[in-house]
Amino acid sequence: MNERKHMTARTRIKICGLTRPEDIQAVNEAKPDFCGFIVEFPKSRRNVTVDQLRKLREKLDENILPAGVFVNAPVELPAQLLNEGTIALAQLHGQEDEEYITRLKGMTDQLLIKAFSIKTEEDVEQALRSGADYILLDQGAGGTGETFDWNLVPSIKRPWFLAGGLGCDNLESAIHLLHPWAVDLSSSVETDGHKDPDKILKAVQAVRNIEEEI
Ligand SMILES: O=C(O)c1ccccc1N[C@@H]1O[C@H](COP(=O)(O)O)[C@@H](O)[C@H]1O
Repeated sequence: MNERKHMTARTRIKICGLTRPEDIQAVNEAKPDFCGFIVEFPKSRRNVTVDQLRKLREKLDENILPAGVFVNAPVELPAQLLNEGTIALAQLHGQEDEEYITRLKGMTDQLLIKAFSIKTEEDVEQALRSGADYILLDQGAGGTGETFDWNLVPSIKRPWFLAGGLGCDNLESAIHLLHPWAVDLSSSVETDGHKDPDKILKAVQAVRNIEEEI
């Protein structure tokens, strides 16, 4: 009998924009693969200072990898937080160029994610050329709660994060259509501007229940 073997992969999930001890408790219960902190970027309502980040991180479950999200920060800031082990990954969400990435890579062995705002095919092509370990495709400047035009996304052969307006209502279609290596959520798991433990749990469980055929 000619039996077709099906291989499945598990899509990873990151919950971003944690600011309070109760947010840490919520992710420790839901157990996403990654969580994220917006570091020293006061323009975001999800901003945390370095001191706040260090305190929050102390209570984080060791199986959840913490990412620091930076917007055009001095390169020394992510380098320091990566090398002291406060964060496991640095997500660069501003206009950091290849020179910045090369400099940061020279200062640390830890993993880098470069985020790109996707408006055109050229934006995707630029993202695919990135020297970062992971690329992240997002709608805009970050944390907008809005999706971008998914028709712009080709088949991507490197590990990548999909972000921008993802939530329980569109996670399954996004994963089946685009096959991201990981999904990244912030706005949809909030209520009244704060992280909502029930929404976080539902989103993580939704992703865990989606089996991706490879
Ligand atoms: O969330 C923010 O405030 C933020 C600020 C600056 C840079 C990035 C930011 N968040 C990133 O945005 C996406 C999630 O967006 P959404 O709210 O789910 O649409 C994610 O990559 C966050 O790291």
